[in-house]
Amino acid sequence: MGVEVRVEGLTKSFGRQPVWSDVSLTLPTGEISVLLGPSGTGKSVFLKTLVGLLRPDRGSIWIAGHDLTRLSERKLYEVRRLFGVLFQDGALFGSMSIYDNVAFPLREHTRRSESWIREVVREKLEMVGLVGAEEKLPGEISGGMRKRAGLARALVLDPEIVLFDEPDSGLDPVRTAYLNQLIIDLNQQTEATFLIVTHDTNTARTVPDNIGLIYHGHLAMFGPREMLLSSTEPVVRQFLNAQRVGPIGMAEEKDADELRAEAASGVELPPLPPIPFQLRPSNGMPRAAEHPPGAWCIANRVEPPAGSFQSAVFR
Ligand SMILES: Nc1ncnc2c1ncn2[C@@H]1O[C@H](COP(=O)(O)OP(=O)(O)OP(=O)(O)O)[C@@H](O)[C@H]1O
Repeated sequence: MGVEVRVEGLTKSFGRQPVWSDVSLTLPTGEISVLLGPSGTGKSVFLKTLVGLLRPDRGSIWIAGHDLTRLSERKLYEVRRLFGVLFQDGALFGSMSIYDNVAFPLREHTRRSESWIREVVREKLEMVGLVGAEEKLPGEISGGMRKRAGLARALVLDPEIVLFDEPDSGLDPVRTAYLNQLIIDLNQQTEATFLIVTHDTNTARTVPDNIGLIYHGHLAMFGPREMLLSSTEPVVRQFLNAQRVGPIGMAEEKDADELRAEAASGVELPPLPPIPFQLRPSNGMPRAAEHPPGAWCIANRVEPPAGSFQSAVFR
């Protein structure tokens, strides 16, 4: 059914190298959130910290009444069962068939019979459209199929929270579009809480209910998709619109001189593009966590960019 994840004042460093500090956000129950940020800003570290694979220096992660950062290893192992994680490369075992890869968490974490396991594996492979590929090895299927197999494995224990680390990396735009639709459909079916790390601004603009942006060691902003897509905050605007103009430079951030030179040269960020419709489930039924288009803008008296919510193309 999905659970809320509440992060408070989370700070992480490796030795003397700070990654991010004082990150606070709430992933609402059953909603899809996307986390963006320039390369190396610690998005994967954030996912690993959420799932308890890395310990933060400070702060709390509240899930179902537990602060994950304070749990013993044994209790943490139990709470980790709430999570399904799709790692960047699918993280499949190369010498195991797709069937055995997907069955692996069930064999590890449950004492169920092989016939019960067969039912569940088949159901999850059906969900991701991989029936028929059971006997193949990961090396014998395409990158997109490997992602879907990784997704089936992430879902096999019926997680309440699903974390996706760059699900679209290495996929062509058409496969990315299919994967995005699959994510929306799976969210509708499972009602789990989803967090997706991605670099794909199209994914960020069309898939989530909420967007967050990590920049320069902090969470620059986190909130409803429409809030971020209508934001005039330079860093948010630059990132979501994939521009060179703005505070983000080639190597992390521009210094004051570069920003002054940019301002003096008269180059400006283009106007905000229209906010597209959010992707809808392919069966035409709404998701439980869905918000009507424009609802946040109306409730907050924010004028969305011209042309927003107008075209039904690509829905
Ligand atoms: N186990 C670790 N030990 C030491 N440093 C680490 C470790 N894991 C990550 N880092 C460092 O933390 C920083 C953030 O890494 P991370 O992979 O989370 O970035 P990212 O935002 O996910 O990047 P990308 O978008 O390129 O995937 C990097 O400087 C990385 O070298």
